[in-house]
Amino acid sequence: MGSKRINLDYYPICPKPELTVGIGRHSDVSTLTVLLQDEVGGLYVRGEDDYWIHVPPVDGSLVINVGDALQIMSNGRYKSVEHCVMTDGSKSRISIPIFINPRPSDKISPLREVLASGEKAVYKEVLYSDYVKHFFRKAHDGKKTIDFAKIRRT
Ligand SMILES: O=C(O)CCC(=O)C(=O)O
Ligand SMILES: [Fe+2]
Repeated sequence: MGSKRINLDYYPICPKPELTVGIGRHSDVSTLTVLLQDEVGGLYVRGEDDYWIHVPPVDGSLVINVGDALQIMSNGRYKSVEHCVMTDGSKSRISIPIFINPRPSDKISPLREVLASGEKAVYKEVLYSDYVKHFFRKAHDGKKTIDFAKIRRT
């Protein structure tokens, strides 16, 4: 759990929110994300079956999202959450996510303790900085980033 990154996200008032998104569908590359929202709202998380849930902005609360690194390290027991942000036609919004990450030089893979019962690894070992580079190399694409670490069995 070696590195942290803080974003300051500002979403200005959008005259036609139906034509765009604030942030496209993605999962975070972190282990956990701790997110402070303001009172405006706009964050949606994806439930089962393509169902999008609006995360209500509760004053003073923190939203905790599971990220891809934790999904890899837990061999899929914890699933990173796909999310996106919609803009608002009448109010601007600010959010402050703190991403709690492995160190760039860490190699991450399913933890030995998780595989101790004989469970097969679903993910291979990846250098965390390579994983992050892969994420930023492309446009947001839902949960596809994690395929980078998947073991393909033929
Ligand atoms: O603004 C939000 O509520 C979420 C921001 C986000 O998903 C991100 O910065 O990765
Ligand atoms: Fe995010």
